[in-house]
Amino acid sequence: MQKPDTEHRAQDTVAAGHLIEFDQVVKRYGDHVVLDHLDFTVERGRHVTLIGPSGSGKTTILRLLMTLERISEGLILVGGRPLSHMAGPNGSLKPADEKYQREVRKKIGMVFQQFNLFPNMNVLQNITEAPVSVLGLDRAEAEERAGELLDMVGLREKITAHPTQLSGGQQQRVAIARALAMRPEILLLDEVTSALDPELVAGVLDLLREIAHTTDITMLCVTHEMGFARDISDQVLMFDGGRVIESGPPERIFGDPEQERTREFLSAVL
Ligand SMILES: Nc1ncnc2c1ncn2[C@@H]1O[C@H](COP(=O)(O)OP(=O)(O)OP(=O)(O)O)[C@@H](O)[C@H]1O
Repeated sequence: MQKPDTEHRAQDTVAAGHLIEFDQVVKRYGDHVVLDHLDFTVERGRHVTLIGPSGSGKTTILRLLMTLERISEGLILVGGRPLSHMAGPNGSLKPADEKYQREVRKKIGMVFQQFNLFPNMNVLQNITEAPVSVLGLDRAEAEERAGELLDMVGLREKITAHPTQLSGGQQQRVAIARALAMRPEILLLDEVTSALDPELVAGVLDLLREIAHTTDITMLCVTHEMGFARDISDQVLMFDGGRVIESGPPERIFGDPEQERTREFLSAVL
């Protein structure tokens, strides 16, 4: 296996304006190849949606970016810096150092399907915890910012409520506010409405539309809500078999896909 030249790769990535680059990424769980020499790039400020059949590796991609998982081969660059590099005589992969991984995590906010709020903290504490403990923000400043975010997500009156006192939709809005409180460069959204009752889905999607249209955050979004994907995306990536089989602007992917596999998938979900 050839050793990638990470230094030159990183320079190329930055020069091309890519904030995120996956370069020949392989992810295996045992013998199961989930990502198979996957290549794609995301430019700063773009909104990219990942679609594809269940099990095609979409969530794995987000988890790799958060450094919650490690790749088996290849290279992932964020802001031109690799999250891992080849090391040792047999070319095995070594993750970037802990300090750098923490730096990357600070740049990235993630919203999960299951909200994952801290159950023992109220809404305000959920939103201010990381800005204070990770970014070192002054508590008063963090609380002021939390108040603004709660206004944005329409939940100022729930500031002292605990997660169990909120509906799923409200919890997800708090989770979105919590992610934004870190002022991330990149927002990862992993099927954020899948666990919601149908009547709560529209409110959360409207909030995300507003964020997409009014901020310059780079968004990477896994969703089964094709209408939403069409509204917010600059680019849609269709996954199958551990690779991107087709990508393009939403009008083309949804209106006139090139691949038969994309047509089949869309006709099953639309
Ligand atoms: N920790 C793990 N150990 C073993 N296999 C795993 C692990 N995590 C994910 N997988 C497998 O990797 C594959 C890709 O999973 P992933 O969750 O990324 O798919 P997905 O495209 O997001 O699917 P869905 O749309 O259903 O959420 C699946 O076959 C899954 O079973």
